[in-house]
Amino acid sequence: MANRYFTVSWDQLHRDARALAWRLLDKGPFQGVVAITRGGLIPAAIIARELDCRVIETVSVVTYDEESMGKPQVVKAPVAAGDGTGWLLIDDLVDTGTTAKIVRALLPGAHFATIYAKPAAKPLVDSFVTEVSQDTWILFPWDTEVQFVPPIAKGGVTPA
Ligand SMILES: O=P(O)(O)OC[C@H]1O[C@H](OP(=O)(O)OP(=O)(O)O)[C@H](O)[C@@H]1O
Ligand code: HPA
Ligand SMILES: [Mg+2]
Repeated sequence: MANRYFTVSWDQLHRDARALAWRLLDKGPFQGVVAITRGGLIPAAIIARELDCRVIETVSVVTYDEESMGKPQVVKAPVAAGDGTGWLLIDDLVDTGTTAKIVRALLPGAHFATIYAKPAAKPLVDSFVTEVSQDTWILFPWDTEVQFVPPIAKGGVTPA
């Protein structure tokens, strides 16, 4: 369970995605990028632009929380990437590693990179930029909006 938040702005996301692209420069060239939808789409677009890569494939896995007892479902398999050799696989983050394990099994040859990584799944990633503790929930700009907060003296609370 998350007990803190790490808020990522569009600017920060762009900077961190570019930092990842720098790290990936000497791991390529890649014949294409596979984005893990949906969270990997925007990071993949930024990184593909920086690496001058125009071929983008997608893979989609829907995972369910423990309460629903459902099995993760691959709702869109990658078509063009073979076993992943020569391809760059991108997601926004790894957390428990459930998504990463499934996608790695589909594309064992790919170089797997994420912007953020939590400790439980760090060993599953080949490249990442920032480690975030397991109990921190990352708030991405596409999931949030800016809103008014009352002054501290009037009860405003700034999340840690
Ligand atoms: O390591 P895990 O515990 O599997 O969590 C990481 C995954 O969870 C989020 O995707 P989510 O399944 O919420 O779907 P989305 O990308 O469509 O938002 C995130 O984008 C990663 O893909
Ligand atoms: O920390 C997170 N933030 C957003 N989505 C996620 N999906 C798994 N972990 C996270
Ligand atoms: Mg995702």
